[in-house]
Formats: sequence, structure tokens, C-alpha cells
Amino acid sequence: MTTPTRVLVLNSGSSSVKYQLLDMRDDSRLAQGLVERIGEQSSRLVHTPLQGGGGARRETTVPIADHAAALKAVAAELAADGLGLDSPELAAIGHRVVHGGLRFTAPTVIDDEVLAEIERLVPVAPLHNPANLVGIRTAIAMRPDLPQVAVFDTAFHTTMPESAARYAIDVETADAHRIRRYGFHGTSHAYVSRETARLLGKEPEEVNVIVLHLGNGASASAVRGGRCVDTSMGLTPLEGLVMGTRSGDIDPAVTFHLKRVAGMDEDEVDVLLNKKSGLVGLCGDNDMREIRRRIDEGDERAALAFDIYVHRLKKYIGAYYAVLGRVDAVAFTAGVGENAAPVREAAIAGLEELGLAVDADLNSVRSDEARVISPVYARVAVAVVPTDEELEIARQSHALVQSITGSNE
Ligand SMILES: Nc1ncnc2c1ncn2[C@@H]1O[C@H](COP(=O)(O)OP(=O)(O)O)[C@@H](O)[C@H]1O
Ligand SMILES: CC(=O)OP(=O)(O)O
Ligand SMILES: [Mg+2]
Repeated sequence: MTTPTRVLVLNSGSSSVKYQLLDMRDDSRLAQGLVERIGEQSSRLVHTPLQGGGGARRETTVPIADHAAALKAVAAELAADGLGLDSPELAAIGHRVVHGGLRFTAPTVIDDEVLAEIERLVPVAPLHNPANLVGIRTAIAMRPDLPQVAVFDTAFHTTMPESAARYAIDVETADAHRIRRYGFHGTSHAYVSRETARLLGKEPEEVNVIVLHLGNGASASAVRGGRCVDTSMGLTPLEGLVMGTRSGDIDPAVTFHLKRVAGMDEDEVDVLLNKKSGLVGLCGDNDMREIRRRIDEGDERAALAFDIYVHRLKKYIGAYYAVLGRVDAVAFTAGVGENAAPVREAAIAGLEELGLAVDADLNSVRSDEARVISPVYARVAVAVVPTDEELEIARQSHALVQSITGSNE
């Protein structure tokens, strides 16, 4: 019997599931897709078959009630291409899990005990871990015989020194409740920092990189010689940069004020800061494309939201420059980082004294390839480096399964 070489990757977000099926012999993609707006009347499933030159992209808009239903719809799409979950060629299913706490520092084969620990961490990743768990449980029900691997967003950040990971609060209280900075998007920060080194023709150990992962959730990290030394998200994915719907950094006393003076309860404050803040709270839109369109039409609220977003980003670039001491590259990634040239331009503007600059022509190029956008004279490279969390999850899941089965293929 031939050794199975395929890995299905599931990235279950709060209201979406992204998936990819890969063949690990050459990292090629056989299919990929996305289910959006889960729980709404008009959920959308986009499925793209990619094997043998690829087929036409299929798009369906139907109500999909929850993540379990989403996964069943994904399985049906894959089966229609002869790539169903019953395939003997599947070696593993890899799952993105956002919070791994202190315990999970590496990819892990999921069993009941691992599931229980991911469940225990729900209060510190309320938007993410519940969706991850449904994805895992549904996949186990479909293929109980397959290794199901969890790849944690927090894992890459476990190298942070205590000086960066600890909050300056009472140590006993912090330790009793495991309150510390964990950081997220680690799979992306790991992948992008390595790809940035490659773009510069260097080994990861040789370079210091500031990675700016700007998606709906957004985070920055300082990576020294391939190891994370600081990152902007904390106990939960709420700290740090201004995001699509999350506030990022805020004086914690704002929460006392909201309760004592504005009369909100705990859950209302949680919803305000996680879902009604960030860009959406500032101007009503969380999509950077829409915000740019409004700015072009002279909308002042959209312009202010953009300025607040960029101001925070610039502060983190400066902070991580200081943390690293020497910086070889600043890498922009994820939906906003890869696509929004005005964000890149504004975030780097005025930092010439730090050796940072953006070339307007290079910055305006649209491409799926990693590329340098700084002028040749600049001391520090500024780059756009597309992330690929799914490929990284597939590689890590496959490597773990191989190490367990002792297979060499
Ligand atoms: N062409 C574009 N121009 C500007 N912003 C874009 C563009 N495409 C996507 N985005 C931004 O990227 C965001 C989604 O990023 P993504 O990394 O896919 O997020 P997530 O993985 O958190 O869902 C959108 O909300 C939007 O703000
Ligand atoms: C951790 C996190 O914020 O993830 P996402 O960007 O997918 O919401
Ligand atoms: Mg993302």
C-alpha cells in the first residue's frame, strides 16, 4: 500500500472556514475554498478545484447555520471533485487552533485530553477556540481513524522572554490564573519571517524582521534570528494594533469606566471591545477597500479611522525597532498588508532616519509574489510577503504524522 501524502487543512474562524487540500510530496494544492457569513441567511461557499490545471471556481450562496454544517458542505464540494474525506490518500487533517495556552508549544495530535485543554482555553479566545473545536469534532466524526493535528497560533511566540511576556501585575495573581501575553497569528509570523529571510537571500538565523500581519485580526511581531522576541497581542487577541472590529491597546481603566459610569455589564464591554470597536467602531466599516473608497470621496470619519489605524501601526514599528536594535526587514502580510498600498506607504512615511522608506512605484505593484518595495538605497528592506497559514499548518501536521509513523515518504 502506498503511504498517504495528502493533508486537509481547516482554518475555522469566528464566522468563516477556510480550507485547503494539499499534496505534501510537492506542497501542491489540490483544492481550496472558503465558507463565509456562517449563521447568516446568505452564507457563501467558494470552492476552487486546482488539480491538473484546475477547474472552474464554484460559488454557492445558501444559509449555513453553523460550523458543523459548513464542514459538511466543504466535504460535499471536495467529494464532487473526487477528493472526498473518505480518500485513502489523506494522511492527516490539520487544524488551526488559536489559543494553546502554556501547554502547547508545538503541533499536537488531538485526543480527548487535548480537546479538553482547548476547551478550557475558550475564555481567553472566545471568538476563535469554540469555532476551532467544532471544526475538530466534526472532522473527527467524519474520519475517526485519521490523525487530527492541532497547530497553535500561540506556539511561535513561546520563545518570548519573560520581560516581554509578563504583564506588570501582581505575580501571584498572574501565575494563579496564567495571565500573561501569549500572542497569536504565530503560524503566519513564523512563515512570513522565514519567507522574508529567503527573499533577502539569507537564512532565518541571520536576520531580524518586524512582521506586520494585518488581516481582520492584526498583530505585529519582532523576530530575532528566526525566534519571536515580542508580539502585540496578549492574553487574548484583543491587545495591540487597531483591527477590523477590535480596539487593540486601550487603558484598562476604560473598562472600569464603562461599567461604573456607562452602566455596561461584562458581556457588553466584551462585545464593545471585540466586535464594535477598531475600524468598524470608528467609521462603520471594517474593510480597508471600503474605507479607502470613502476617503477618496472626502469622508472625514473614514479618514480619521485610517489615521488612527496607521498611527498605532507606526508606534509598533518604532517599538519593535527599539526591541530588536538592528532591523533587516519590515514585512507586510495578510489581507490589508498584502493589498493596501496606502497603509504601507503611510505606516513607513517619515521613518527615513530609521533607514525605512517605500518606493511609490514598487509599492503600487499588485502581485501574489513576495517582493521588496523599498528603494535600493534604503538601509532596511520593506517587503510585501504573502502569508500562507494553510501551507504552514499542512507542513507541520505532515511532519508530525511522519515522525510518529516513521514514514520517509
Ligand atoms: N484589495 C484590498 N485592498 C485593501 N484591503 C483589502 C483588500 N483585500 C482584502 N483587504 C482587507 O483584508 C481584510 C481581510 O484580511 P484576511 O487576512 O483575509 O483576514 P482574516 O484572515 O482575519 O479573515 C479585509 O477585511 C480587508 O480589510
Ligand atoms: C487570532 C486572530 O485574531 O485571528 P484572526 O485574525 O483570524 O481573527
Ligand atoms: Mg487570518
